[in-house]
Amino acid sequence: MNLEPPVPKKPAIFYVHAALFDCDGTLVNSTGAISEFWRNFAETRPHVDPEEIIKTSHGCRTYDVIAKWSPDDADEAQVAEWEGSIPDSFGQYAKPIRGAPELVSRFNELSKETDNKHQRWAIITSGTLPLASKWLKLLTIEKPDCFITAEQVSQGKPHPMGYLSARENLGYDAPHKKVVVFEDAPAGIKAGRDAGAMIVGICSTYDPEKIKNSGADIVVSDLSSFEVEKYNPLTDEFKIIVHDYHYTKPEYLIRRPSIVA
Ligand SMILES: O=P(O)(O)OC[C@@H](O)CO
Repeated sequence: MNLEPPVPKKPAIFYVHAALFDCDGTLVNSTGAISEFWRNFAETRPHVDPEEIIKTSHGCRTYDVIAKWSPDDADEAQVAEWEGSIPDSFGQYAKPIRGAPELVSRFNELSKETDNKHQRWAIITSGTLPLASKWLKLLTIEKPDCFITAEQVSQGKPHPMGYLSARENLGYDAPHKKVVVFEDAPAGIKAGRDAGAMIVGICSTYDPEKIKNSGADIVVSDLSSFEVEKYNPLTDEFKIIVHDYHYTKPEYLIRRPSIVA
């Protein structure tokens, strides 16, 4: 029997100017609630296979999914109303992702130490405003200044439009500026990558292999092992330490010289 204590992992460390968060699956585990919505939707629509939608549509706008599988129902106002009722009807199936409210509030606090005191975090979701607002209430997270919901983009994830406009909104759209996207869905990971961000993939919906193969740089179970150590006014960056992860690209294990770290 091997009685050696497990060797602790070397933390992954990265530096960014700003953090962009997806909502469903990243801040709130809403898969159960959204799955119930699709099953309910399909009850009166025999042409709709809810299990196929649940398997393939995570992270995509509900309007886009309905337009594909049930075009007669593709009415934006109606879809927003249906989505907004999910937390009321099926909210008992949703719960916060571990560490999410704490990580977001840490970014909020540290933003106040930056030169212009602008928020350095944003939410970019394929959910509509009524849905996403109710999830934030459940999480007790205040709406960020940059809160991009389904209605505000003409192309939803996997298109990078939402993430690109968040970068622009926060003032970090130049290609050499570093932002991190927190995502759980392959569609969102692709959107984040195509917006030039590094990706932290959360395994709330899919397994680590799938998240890594979708293009995540670091793969974690949830957000509970993140430490935003400090804001560095010389580099205008936040130092983020990830203590526990399934996978990290090796570059995040290499330490910076202490003069800039
Ligand atoms: O993962 P996000 O982008 O928050 O999308 C949620 C959306 O699929 C809800 O209908």
